[in-house]
Amino acid sequence: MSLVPDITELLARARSDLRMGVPVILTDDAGLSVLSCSAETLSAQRLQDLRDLANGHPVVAVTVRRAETLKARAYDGDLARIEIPDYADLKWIQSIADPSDDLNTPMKGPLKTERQGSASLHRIAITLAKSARLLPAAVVAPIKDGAAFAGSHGLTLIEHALAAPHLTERSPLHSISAARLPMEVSEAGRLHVFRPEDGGEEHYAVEIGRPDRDKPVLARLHSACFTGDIMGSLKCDCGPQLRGALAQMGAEGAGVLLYLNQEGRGIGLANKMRAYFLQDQGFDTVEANHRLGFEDDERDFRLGSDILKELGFKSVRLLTNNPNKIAMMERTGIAVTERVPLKVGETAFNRDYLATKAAKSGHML
Ligand SMILES: Nc1nc2c(ncn2[C@@H]2O[C@H](COP(=O)(O)OP(=O)(O)OP(=O)(O)O)[C@@H](O)[C@H]2O)c(=O)[nH]1
Ligand SMILES: [Zn+2]
Repeated sequence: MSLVPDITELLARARSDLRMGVPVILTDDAGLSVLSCSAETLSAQRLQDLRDLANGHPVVAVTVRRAETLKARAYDGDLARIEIPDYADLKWIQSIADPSDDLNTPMKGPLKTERQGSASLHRIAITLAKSARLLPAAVVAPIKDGAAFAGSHGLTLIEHALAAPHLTERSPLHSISAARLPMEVSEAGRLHVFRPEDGGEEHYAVEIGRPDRDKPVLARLHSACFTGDIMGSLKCDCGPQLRGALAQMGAEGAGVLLYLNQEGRGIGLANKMRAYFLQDQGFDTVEANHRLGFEDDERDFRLGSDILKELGFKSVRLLTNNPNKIAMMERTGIAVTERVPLKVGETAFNRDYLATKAAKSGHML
């Protein structure tokens, strides 16, 4: 019945629930059910209620990246299920999830991690937290008959088998609106807005001139950087790269700039500021992401080729220093006929950041 939400709609609802601190129920085909909350947004009252009803002990599920920093054994490969001791309060849970205070309280353990049983629902819990742009840590408690519990408590129910394919695939993007946008670099600008079906972030394409669809177009895949693009931050090179790319397109009279709302390499602005806080303690940009429990780069550049195809482009001259962007374009069917270097905006503040990207993330100098 079409009036009932489908699995993508339920996943979008689950992300909103987690951001507000509302638990969601996850179930699998083997009859397991868990109640999952974001470690970041859980309240003390809900933690208490969750402990009272849990059919077994709750755990904090964290990524293997965070587990490494915490010196917790990860028996589940990409994640660890850390047991919550009876004495632990909400602050304890938050300190497992959030590394801000790691240097003040370096030893949280010894932490015990679970090795028996399946971690597949915990994996979904972490994936959901990441896609909700929260810290990648979930408080997960086993419960009996999750479907009935979700029904009687008005909670969102996510079934593993239905959800799994949607957690790795990106949602189809649709062109919503477009209009002429005269800009400083070119009066012949046009802005297109794309919206994914799953209620996620919108992304934009700025077209300069009327690029020929049958020839390689000068293109830039730009990831949102509020601090660099808007505030003129000196910590990165995003603002100068954005303006440099647009200026080059204006000078050539044609180009397309994709503005992808994947702030902070896909971790969101709140987490990026957590990463900056760690960088002020001496960690580099990659180490900071890892301590938070993220990979160095959580972006999905397939979005870029989806939008280019939607606009009718087949090949690009890509403005970038990032080899992963080139590889992803090629893999997803957009030919990169030329890599156009984009070397602008080095400052005393971002010199180490740029050096780290070259040393650890393969950026071309
Ligand atoms: N997590 C995190 N994100 C950062 C940091 N500094 C900048 N960013 C983000 O990094 C992204 C920069 O993206 P891009 O401009 O596409 O840069 P790139 O991957 O280096 O590739 P090219 O510029 O094409 O060479 C933006 O989303 C910024 O918000 C940081 O220290 N930590
Ligand atoms: Zn930036």
